[in-house]
Amino acid sequence: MRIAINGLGRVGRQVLRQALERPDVEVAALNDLGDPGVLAHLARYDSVHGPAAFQAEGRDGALVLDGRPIKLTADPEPGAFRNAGAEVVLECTGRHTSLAAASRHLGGSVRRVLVSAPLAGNGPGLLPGLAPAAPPPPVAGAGCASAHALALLLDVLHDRFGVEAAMATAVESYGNDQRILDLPHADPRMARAAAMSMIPAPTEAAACLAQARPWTRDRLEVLAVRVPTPDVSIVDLGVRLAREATPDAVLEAFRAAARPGLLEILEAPLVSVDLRGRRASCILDPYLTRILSPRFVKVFGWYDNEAAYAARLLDLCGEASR
Ligand SMILES: NC(=O)c1ccc[n+]([C@@H]2O[C@H](COP(=O)([O-])OP(=O)(O)OC[C@H]3O[C@@H](n4cnc5c(N)ncnc54)[C@H](O)[C@@H]3O)[C@@H](O)[C@H]2O)c1
Repeated sequence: MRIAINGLGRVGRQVLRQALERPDVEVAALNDLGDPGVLAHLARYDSVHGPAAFQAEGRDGALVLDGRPIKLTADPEPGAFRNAGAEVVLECTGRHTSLAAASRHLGGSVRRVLVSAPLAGNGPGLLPGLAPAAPPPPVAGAGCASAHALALLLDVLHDRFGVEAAMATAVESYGNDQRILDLPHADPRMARAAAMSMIPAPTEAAACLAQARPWTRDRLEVLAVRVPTPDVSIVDLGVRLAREATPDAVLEAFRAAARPGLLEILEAPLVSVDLRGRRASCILDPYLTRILSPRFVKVFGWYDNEAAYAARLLDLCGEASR
């Protein structure tokens, strides 16, 4: 699978690092408005994930990784990859999230576009977990990282016990859509210093779930709070079940459904920093599972919102390229 990455930010660089490790993926081209030398430096050195295994240089219209040049352009508009031999574009700028804008990547060799966010206006969306029922659409959103974790938690609970109603809070690490110090932003809470406060934030997780798991429509509400950690998040999910459960039965259901690298069970009472770099989209925390009454359960799932999300993008674009 030949991919191109538009936007070499937190997500785009994780996709790049992981793509270089995967024999099934070839990175054909990159595009970002940043200075090539700075992009190379950030690809090599990462404050959260540490230094990369490769050397990186930006020169002659390329990002040169361990001596191998990958074409690098700085086009603000989608469409730069049509002649680059890429089949799938991973749209990771956070800027071109409408169906119309993302579709402008299509053409030439580009047959599919996967956006690293929910498509604006409830456009087609993919979430990990269930095999896609039909060939994926040419342009799709991959939802948000909290929706990935919630999808995996809800799938297990719904299959085993039935979910009547659910409310979740995603406790999310801060991101580059916030401010380092107070600075104007369309959302007054997102305008506040990201590393100083717990900040209630918008989330489209429930809308993503409603589309990818239609049974959750009108049964799920999700709120989000951004917290002063730079990576790794957790969802807190409270569910009213259709059938009675015990803590052991809940854990057993998750153990039976676990899939390494996608849905895992936390192996020790860890904290968020321990989970940096883990690529499972949901790591159930068995130490936090609670049952108030036989049909009222609470579960928590951890996820590295950068590393796991990037891993799923690569998985989903593999599915998208079939
Ligand atoms: N950071 C996360 O944990 C995370 C997880 C899941 C989804 N997402 C989503 O992924 C998207 C990107 O998030 P991020 O955290 O990587 O953002 P970021 O700000 O770190 O990176 C965005 C990158 O895109 C580049 N860019 C901006 N406009 C561009 C343009 N017109 N053309 C080409 N490049 C352009 C920027 O220079 C920057 O390098 C957002 O929609 C975000 O919601 C982020």
